[in-house]
Amino acid sequence: MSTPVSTTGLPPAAFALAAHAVEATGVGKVFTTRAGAVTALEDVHLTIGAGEFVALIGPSGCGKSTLLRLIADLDTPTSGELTVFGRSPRAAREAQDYGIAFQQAGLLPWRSVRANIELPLELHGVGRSGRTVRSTELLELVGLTEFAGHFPHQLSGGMQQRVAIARSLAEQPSLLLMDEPFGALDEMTRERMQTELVRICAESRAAVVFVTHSIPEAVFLADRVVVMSPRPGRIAEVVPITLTRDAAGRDEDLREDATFFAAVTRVREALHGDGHVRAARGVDVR
Ligand SMILES: Nc1ncnc2c1ncn2[C@@H]1O[C@H](COP(=O)(O)OP(=O)(O)OP(=O)(O)O)[C@@H](O)[C@H]1O
Repeated sequence: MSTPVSTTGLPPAAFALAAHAVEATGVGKVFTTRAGAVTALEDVHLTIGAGEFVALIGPSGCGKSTLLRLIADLDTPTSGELTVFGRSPRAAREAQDYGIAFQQAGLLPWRSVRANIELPLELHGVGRSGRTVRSTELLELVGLTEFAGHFPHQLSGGMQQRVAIARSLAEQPSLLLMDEPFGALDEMTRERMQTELVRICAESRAAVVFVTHSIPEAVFLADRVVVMSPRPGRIAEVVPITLTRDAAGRDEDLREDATFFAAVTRVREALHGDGHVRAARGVDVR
């Protein structure tokens, strides 16, 4: 089998057409700690379309990772309703509707690059030849064909992150959940990875929810930037990004473009400008 299908029986891309990627209605999350209740999220309303790239930005502790974890079914909301492709996050996870990539690449050191990429396929019973076909495609997609037989410790941080992204795409998810995946990279590698991610998303047509502290990163990548307010995290503003794209996504020249700077300013104002976010600590506005 060369093309994994979701357990719904529908190819993920076809299922993605059937519903919004994410729909949050009045979502709240309260953590109970020994020091008392911590309200991480309050009354979050957000709809993310199939194939849409949404960046979440906001001060440290405003609940960005919590929202991502709720979507990923790594935790559950305490109020409101959350659906992923029209069903519960649990059902979406079981149907392998999404892939996850976090700040740490989280590769298994004893497995080769190819074997790391193939791991989700192996866990879900895809046969050897199907796995080989898919991992070959993905190695090419992330530009690591020549490193298929290498082990994680033989790769740079950026290359490890590309392996993690390839692994998250292995099952052709309709939704990618990314929590500061480039946070630990140097600035040059980070910009290269952003350009590659835009290209990869244009090709895979997955929706993406991308948590970042960097305004330029959010603007370069996203169709919409969701600006969150300090705890309890709410959506302060949603900034649409209308930068020119060609079929392959966005290119490097865009970073020098006046429309890019205007969008960066717009997001910065949303973070600082209207009193929703007074102390935007932890947000990189460079
Ligand atoms: N498991 C938990 N138990 C108790 N409190 C938690 C838990 N997870 C998160 N929190 C609290 O919820 C709030 C939101 O945390 P979260 O990690 O979602 O923020 P964030 O916006 O991703 O922050 P950062 O930008 O610093 O990564 C914080 O006050 C945090 O302390």
